[in-house]
Amino acid sequence: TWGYGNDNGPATWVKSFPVAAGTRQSPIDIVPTAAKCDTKLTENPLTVNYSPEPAMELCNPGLSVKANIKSKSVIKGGPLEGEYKLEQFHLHWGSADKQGSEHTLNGKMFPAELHLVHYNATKYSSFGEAVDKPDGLAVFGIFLKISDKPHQGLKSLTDVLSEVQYKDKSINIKQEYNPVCLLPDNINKYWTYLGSLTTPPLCESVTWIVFEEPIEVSEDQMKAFRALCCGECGSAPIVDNYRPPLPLGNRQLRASFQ
Ligand SMILES: NS(=O)(=O)c1cccc(NC(=O)NCCCCO)c1
Ligand SMILES: [Zn+2]
Repeated sequence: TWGYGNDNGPATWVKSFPVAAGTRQSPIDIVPTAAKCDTKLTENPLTVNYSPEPAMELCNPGLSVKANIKSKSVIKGGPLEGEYKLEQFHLHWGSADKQGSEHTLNGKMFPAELHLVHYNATKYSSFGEAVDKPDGLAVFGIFLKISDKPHQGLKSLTDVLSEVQYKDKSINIKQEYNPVCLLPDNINKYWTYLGSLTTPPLCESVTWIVFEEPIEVSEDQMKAFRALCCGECGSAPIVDNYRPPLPLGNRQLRASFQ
């Protein structure tokens, strides 16, 4: 099956998933000077209405760590038509701080990138129905950068990652958790473009919203992600689970700010 190694990594995915060679693939390199500032985005601000998740499920599907959301947490506005419901969030990270993010900023990689995955609940009845529709999904991309202070919102997760160290392990976070704590302070500054899932099946169904402001995490929190395993005890660590950027091609990258 697909992965991030030499024999099954991003360069091989096109064999089983021909859309990998498509015209709206993700991630991309974000070049702010090439983005078009679109006043329609500022006139119709992005609004986030997340709710606390009681007993949030955190799992290790083998190639990342993922939190599944049951509560009604929704977003709308900005580039979106209709209401999109939060389905899950997960991350991509590197084996070292110099790499790990999927989107890059003027060619620069961040140590990690957080994805909050929403589906178009106005038009579709489930994530599964929405996942392969051109207006099916909206994903928030949030860059992580290193600071000497841990990220308090992520701390509830990084403190228990050892309990989902191995593939197919899952736990429930006891304390109720509101994913709004993961967002940067300023969500009015973002870039948006039409793209895809960054992992197989690579469906071209994502309206990407990548925030300019990173969230700050500690080196210890990065080490906790890097201690997660791809399989059972003794298997390789989950690291470098990122797809490198694809060409923007004919797409317009829009900015919500000057
Ligand atoms: N990385 S991402 O583009 O945000 C994204 C969002 C939602 C789903 C996916 N990919 C998948 O669900 N792939 C199915 C198999 C995943 C195995 O862990 C990727
Ligand atoms: Zn992702």
